[in-house]
Amino acid sequence: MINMLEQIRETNPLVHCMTNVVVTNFTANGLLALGASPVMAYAKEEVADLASIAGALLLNIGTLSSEQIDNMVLAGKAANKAGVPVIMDPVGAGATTFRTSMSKRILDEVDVAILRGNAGEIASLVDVEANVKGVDGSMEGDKIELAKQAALHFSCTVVVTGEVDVITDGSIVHTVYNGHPWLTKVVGTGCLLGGVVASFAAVGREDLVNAAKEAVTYFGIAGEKAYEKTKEKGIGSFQEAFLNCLFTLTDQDVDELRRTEA
Ligand SMILES: Nc1ncnc2c1ncn2[C@@H]1O[C@H](COP(=O)(O)OP(=O)(O)OP(=O)(O)O)[C@@H](O)[C@H]1O
Ligand SMILES: Cc1ncsc1CCO
Ligand SMILES: [Mg+2]
Repeated sequence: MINMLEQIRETNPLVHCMTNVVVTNFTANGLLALGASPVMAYAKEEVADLASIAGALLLNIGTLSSEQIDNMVLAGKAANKAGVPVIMDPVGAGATTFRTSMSKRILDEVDVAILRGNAGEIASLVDVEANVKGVDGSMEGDKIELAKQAALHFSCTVVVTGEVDVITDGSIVHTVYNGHPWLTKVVGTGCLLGGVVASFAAVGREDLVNAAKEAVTYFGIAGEKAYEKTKEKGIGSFQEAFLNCLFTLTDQDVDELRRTEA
Protein backbone atom coordinates (compact mmCIF):
# COMPACT_ATOMS: atom_id res chain seq x y z
CA MET A 1 0.00 0.00 0.00
CA ILE A 2 1.24 3.50 -0.82
CA ASN A 3 1.11 5.44 2.46
CA MET A 4 1.34 9.02 1.25
CA LEU A 5 -1.63 10.27 3.31
CA GLU A 6 0.04 8.94 6.43
CA GLN A 7 3.29 10.69 5.48
CA ILE A 8 1.50 14.00 4.92
CA ARG A 9 -0.37 13.75 8.22
CA GLU A 10 2.82 12.88 10.09
CA THR A 11 5.02 15.59 8.58
CA ASN A 12 2.47 18.38 7.85
CA PRO A 13 4.45 19.78 4.90
CA LEU A 14 4.46 23.55 4.52
CA VAL A 15 2.83 24.44 1.20
CA HIS A 16 3.45 27.99 0.01
CA CYS A 17 0.41 28.98 -2.05
CA MET A 18 0.32 31.96 -4.37
CA THR A 19 -3.24 31.49 -5.53
CA ASN A 20 -6.34 33.42 -6.51
CA VAL A 21 -8.71 35.46 -4.35
CA VAL A 22 -11.73 33.25 -5.19
CA VAL A 23 -10.31 30.04 -3.71
CA THR A 24 -7.92 31.20 -1.00
CA ASN A 25 -10.00 30.16 2.01
CA PHE A 26 -11.23 26.92 0.41
CA THR A 27 -7.66 25.97 -0.51
CA ALA A 28 -6.33 26.67 3.00
CA ASN A 29 -9.14 24.65 4.60
CA GLY A 30 -8.76 21.82 2.08
CA LEU A 31 -5.03 21.56 2.73
CA LEU A 32 -5.56 21.60 6.49
CA ALA A 33 -8.17 18.85 6.11
CA LEU A 34 -5.63 16.80 4.16
CA GLY A 35 -2.99 17.33 6.86
CA ALA A 36 -0.69 19.80 5.12
CA SER A 37 0.24 23.24 6.42
CA PRO A 38 -0.79 26.00 3.98
CA VAL A 39 0.62 29.51 3.94
CA MET A 40 -0.58 32.16 1.50
CA ALA A 41 2.05 34.85 0.83
CA TYR A 42 2.48 37.27 -2.05
CA ALA A 43 4.79 40.16 -1.15
CA LYS A 44 8.04 40.52 -3.08
CA GLU A 45 9.80 41.15 0.25
CA GLU A 46 9.11 37.59 1.51
CA VAL A 47 8.12 35.18 -1.24
CA ALA A 48 11.66 33.99 -1.96
CA ASP A 49 12.34 33.29 1.72
CA LEU A 50 9.11 31.34 2.16
CA ALA A 51 9.36 29.41 -1.09
CA SER A 52 12.84 28.18 -0.21
CA ILE A 53 11.79 26.69 3.13
CA ALA A 54 8.49 25.22 1.92
CA GLY A 55 7.81 21.59 1.04
CA ALA A 56 6.26 22.77 -2.23
CA LEU A 57 5.23 25.98 -3.99
CA LEU A 58 1.88 26.45 -5.76
CA LEU A 59 1.57 29.12 -8.47
CA ASN A 60 -2.07 29.67 -9.55
CA ILE A 61 -2.74 32.61 -11.87
CA GLY A 62 -6.54 32.73 -11.35
CA THR A 63 -6.80 36.43 -10.48
CA LEU A 64 -3.46 37.56 -11.86
CA SER A 65 -1.87 40.97 -12.18
CA SER A 66 1.50 41.66 -13.81
CA GLU A 67 2.99 42.50 -10.42
CA GLN A 68 1.78 39.19 -8.99
CA ILE A 69 3.35 37.30 -11.89
CA ASP A 70 6.68 39.08 -11.21
CA ASN A 71 6.46 37.87 -7.61
CA MET A 72 5.53 34.33 -8.70
CA VAL A 73 8.65 34.23 -10.86
CA LEU A 74 10.71 35.47 -7.90
CA ALA A 75 9.25 32.75 -5.66
CA GLY A 76 9.59 30.09 -8.35
CA LYS A 77 13.27 30.84 -8.91
CA ALA A 78 13.96 30.67 -5.16
CA ALA A 79 12.11 27.34 -4.96
CA ASN A 80 14.15 26.00 -7.88
CA LYS A 81 17.40 27.03 -6.16
CA ALA A 82 16.35 25.25 -2.97
CA GLY A 83 15.11 22.10 -4.73
CA VAL A 84 11.48 22.76 -3.75
CA PRO A 85 8.97 21.40 -6.31
CA VAL A 86 6.88 24.06 -8.09
CA ILE A 87 3.29 23.22 -9.08
CA MET A 88 1.58 25.53 -11.53
CA ASP A 89 -2.12 26.03 -12.40
CA PRO A 90 -2.56 28.19 -15.54
CA VAL A 91 -6.17 29.16 -14.71
CA GLY A 92 -7.97 30.51 -17.76
CA ALA A 93 -4.99 30.20 -20.10
CA GLY A 94 -6.43 30.46 -23.59
CA ALA A 95 -9.27 32.74 -22.46
CA THR A 96 -7.19 35.88 -22.88
CA THR A 97 -3.82 36.61 -24.49
CA PHE A 98 -2.64 37.98 -21.13
CA ARG A 99 -3.32 34.71 -19.29
CA THR A 100 -1.69 32.63 -22.02
CA SER A 101 1.41 34.79 -22.22
CA MET A 102 1.83 35.08 -18.43
CA SER A 103 1.50 31.30 -18.08
CA LYS A 104 4.15 30.84 -20.75
CA ARG A 105 6.37 33.39 -19.01
CA ILE A 106 6.28 31.41 -15.76
CA LEU A 107 6.96 28.15 -17.61
CA ASP A 108 9.85 29.82 -19.39
CA GLU A 109 11.51 31.42 -16.35
CA VAL A 110 10.71 28.86 -13.66
CA ASP A 111 11.49 25.16 -13.65
CA VAL A 112 7.90 23.94 -13.07
CA ALA A 113 7.79 20.37 -11.75
CA ILE A 114 4.05 19.72 -12.23
CA LEU A 115 1.65 21.61 -14.51
CA ARG A 116 -2.04 21.06 -13.60
CA GLY A 117 -4.99 22.30 -15.62
CA ASN A 118 -8.10 21.35 -17.52
CA ALA A 119 -7.74 20.23 -21.13
CA GLY A 120 -8.55 23.64 -22.61
CA GLU A 121 -5.90 25.39 -20.51
CA ILE A 122 -3.18 22.86 -21.25
CA ALA A 123 -4.05 22.81 -24.96
CA SER A 124 -3.72 26.57 -25.23
CA LEU A 125 -0.17 26.42 -23.82
CA VAL A 126 1.00 24.05 -26.53
CA ASP A 127 -0.95 25.85 -29.25
CA VAL A 128 -3.50 23.07 -29.76
CA GLU A 129 -7.01 24.28 -30.62
CA ALA A 130 -9.10 24.62 -27.46
CA ASN A 131 -12.30 26.14 -26.19
CA VAL A 132 -11.75 28.20 -23.04
CA LYS A 133 -14.57 30.34 -21.71
CA GLY A 134 -13.44 32.20 -18.59
CA VAL A 135 -11.99 29.54 -16.28
CA ASP A 136 -13.89 26.61 -17.84
CA GLY A 137 -11.97 24.96 -20.61
CA SER A 138 -12.44 21.92 -22.77
CA MET A 139 -10.97 20.42 -25.91
CA GLU A 140 -11.90 17.71 -28.32
CA GLY A 141 -9.31 15.12 -29.12
CA ASP A 142 -6.97 12.80 -27.36
CA LYS A 143 -6.22 14.01 -23.83
CA ILE A 144 -3.44 11.48 -23.39
CA GLU A 145 -1.63 12.76 -26.47
CA LEU A 146 -2.20 16.35 -25.33
CA ALA A 147 -0.80 15.65 -21.85
CA LYS A 148 2.24 13.85 -23.29
CA GLN A 149 2.88 16.66 -25.76
CA ALA A 150 2.76 19.26 -22.96
CA ALA A 151 4.99 17.15 -20.69
CA LEU A 152 7.64 16.82 -23.39
CA HIS A 153 7.33 20.46 -24.41
CA PHE A 154 7.79 21.82 -20.87
CA SER A 155 9.92 18.92 -19.54
CA CYS A 156 7.66 18.40 -16.55
CA THR A 157 4.88 16.23 -15.19
CA VAL A 158 1.48 17.25 -16.55
CA VAL A 159 -1.93 16.63 -14.97
CA VAL A 160 -4.90 17.17 -17.29
CA THR A 161 -8.15 16.96 -15.31
CA GLY A 162 -11.74 16.39 -16.36
CA GLU A 163 -14.08 13.41 -16.36
CA VAL A 164 -10.95 11.27 -16.70
CA ASP A 165 -7.66 12.60 -15.38
CA VAL A 166 -4.39 12.01 -17.20
CA ILE A 167 -1.01 12.21 -15.45
CA THR A 168 2.21 11.86 -17.42
CA ASP A 169 5.86 12.85 -17.62
CA GLY A 170 5.83 12.19 -21.36
CA SER A 171 6.57 8.48 -21.09
CA ILE A 172 4.77 7.02 -18.04
CA VAL A 173 1.00 7.60 -18.34
CA HIS A 174 -1.63 7.12 -15.62
CA THR A 175 -5.36 7.58 -16.11
CA VAL A 176 -7.62 8.13 -13.12
CA TYR A 177 -11.35 7.45 -13.40
CA ASN A 178 -12.23 8.46 -9.84
CA GLY A 179 -14.13 11.73 -9.35
CA HIS A 180 -17.66 13.06 -9.59
CA PRO A 181 -19.34 15.71 -11.82
CA TRP A 182 -20.42 17.61 -8.69
CA LEU A 183 -16.75 18.55 -8.24
CA THR A 184 -17.36 20.99 -11.09
CA LYS A 185 -20.36 22.56 -9.30
CA VAL A 186 -18.25 23.93 -6.44
CA VAL A 187 -15.91 26.77 -7.35
CA GLY A 188 -12.21 26.14 -7.00
CA THR A 189 -11.99 22.36 -6.81
CA GLY A 190 -9.42 22.40 -9.60
CA CYS A 191 -7.47 25.08 -7.73
CA LEU A 192 -7.60 23.12 -4.47
CA LEU A 193 -6.44 20.05 -6.37
CA GLY A 194 -3.31 22.01 -7.34
CA GLY A 195 -2.60 22.52 -3.63
CA VAL A 196 -3.27 18.84 -2.90
CA VAL A 197 -0.89 17.82 -5.70
CA ALA A 198 1.69 20.19 -4.16
CA SER A 199 1.25 18.53 -0.75
CA PHE A 200 1.78 15.06 -2.21
CA ALA A 201 4.80 16.35 -4.16
CA ALA A 202 6.27 17.65 -0.89
CA VAL A 203 6.38 14.13 0.56
CA GLY A 204 6.98 12.35 -2.75
CA ARG A 205 9.64 14.45 -4.45
CA GLU A 206 11.56 11.43 -5.72
CA ASP A 207 8.66 10.30 -7.95
CA LEU A 208 6.47 13.23 -8.97
CA VAL A 209 4.34 11.32 -11.49
CA ASN A 210 3.37 8.89 -8.76
CA ALA A 211 2.78 11.71 -6.24
CA ALA A 212 0.49 13.53 -8.69
CA LYS A 213 -1.39 10.33 -9.55
CA GLU A 214 -1.95 9.54 -5.86
CA ALA A 215 -3.14 13.10 -5.17
CA VAL A 216 -5.65 13.03 -8.02
CA THR A 217 -6.93 9.58 -7.00
CA TYR A 218 -7.43 10.60 -3.36
CA PHE A 219 -9.19 13.80 -4.44
CA GLY A 220 -11.53 11.95 -6.82
CA ILE A 221 -12.45 9.36 -4.21
CA ALA A 222 -13.23 12.11 -1.69
CA GLY A 223 -15.58 13.60 -4.33
CA GLU A 224 -17.33 10.25 -4.85
CA LYS A 225 -17.80 9.68 -1.11
CA ALA A 226 -19.05 13.22 -0.53
CA TYR A 227 -21.62 12.78 -3.32
CA GLU A 228 -22.93 9.56 -1.78
CA LYS A 229 -23.45 11.38 1.53
CA THR A 230 -25.18 14.47 0.10
CA LYS A 231 -26.88 13.55 -3.19
CA GLU A 232 -30.35 14.13 -1.70
CA LYS A 233 -29.33 17.59 -0.44
CA GLY A 234 -27.27 19.57 -2.92
CA ILE A 235 -23.94 21.14 -3.59
CA GLY A 236 -23.75 23.34 -0.47
CA SER A 237 -23.80 20.19 1.64
CA PHE A 238 -21.52 18.48 -0.89
CA GLN A 239 -18.81 21.12 -0.39
CA GLU A 240 -18.84 20.57 3.38
CA ALA A 241 -18.92 16.78 3.02
CA PHE A 242 -16.04 16.96 0.55
CA LEU A 243 -13.84 18.72 3.13
CA ASN A 244 -14.87 16.09 5.69
CA CYS A 245 -13.86 13.32 3.28
CA LEU A 246 -10.48 14.96 2.60
CA PHE A 247 -10.04 14.88 6.38
CA THR A 248 -11.16 11.30 7.03
CA LEU A 249 -10.00 9.28 3.98
CA THR A 250 -7.17 6.86 4.70
CA ASP A 251 -4.51 5.25 2.51
CA GLN A 252 -6.46 2.01 2.86
CA ASP A 253 -9.70 3.65 1.59
CA VAL A 254 -7.78 5.00 -1.40
CA ASP A 255 -6.33 1.59 -2.18
CA GLU A 256 -9.75 -0.05 -2.00
CA LEU A 257 -11.58 2.53 -4.09
CA ARG A 258 -8.99 3.51 -6.69
CA ARG A 259 -10.00 3.25 -10.35
CA THR A 260 -6.71 3.90 -12.11
CA GLU A 261 -4.85 2.53 -15.10
CA ALA A 262 -1.12 2.70 -15.76
N1 LIG B 1 -17.20 15.14 -15.43
C1 LIG B 1 -16.46 14.83 -14.35
N2 LIG B 1 -16.64 13.67 -13.70
C2 LIG B 1 -15.91 13.36 -12.62
N3 LIG B 1 -14.95 14.16 -12.08
C3 LIG B 1 -14.71 15.33 -12.69
C4 LIG B 1 -15.44 15.74 -13.85
N4 LIG B 1 -14.98 16.95 -14.24
C5 LIG B 1 -14.00 17.29 -13.37
N5 LIG B 1 -13.84 16.33 -12.42
C6 LIG B 1 -12.91 16.37 -11.30
O1 LIG B 1 -12.99 17.66 -10.74
C7 LIG B 1 -11.72 18.10 -10.24
C8 LIG B 1 -11.38 19.46 -10.84
O2 LIG B 1 -11.08 19.28 -12.21
P1 LIG B 1 -11.52 20.32 -13.34
O3 LIG B 1 -11.02 19.75 -14.63
O4 LIG B 1 -12.95 20.65 -13.23
O5 LIG B 1 -10.60 21.55 -12.93
P2 LIG B 1 -10.74 23.06 -13.30
O6 LIG B 1 -11.48 23.20 -14.60
O7 LIG B 1 -9.42 23.68 -13.23
O8 LIG B 1 -11.63 23.56 -12.09
P3 LIG B 1 -11.78 25.04 -11.42
O9 LIG B 1 -11.29 26.01 -12.44
O10 LIG B 1 -13.24 25.15 -11.14
O11 LIG B 1 -10.99 25.08 -10.19
C9 LIG B 1 -10.74 16.97 -10.61
O12 LIG B 1 -10.57 16.16 -9.49
C10 LIG B 1 -11.45 16.19 -11.72
O13 LIG B 1 -11.09 14.85 -11.72
C1 LIG C 1 -14.13 31.87 -10.84
C2 LIG C 1 -12.71 32.23 -10.91
N1 LIG C 1 -12.31 33.37 -11.55
C3 LIG C 1 -11.01 33.56 -11.52
S1 LIG C 1 -10.17 32.36 -10.67
C4 LIG C 1 -11.62 31.54 -10.34
C5 LIG C 1 -11.63 30.31 -9.51
C6 LIG C 1 -11.72 29.04 -10.20
O1 LIG C 1 -10.88 28.73 -11.16
MG1 LIG D 1 -8.97 25.61 -13.06
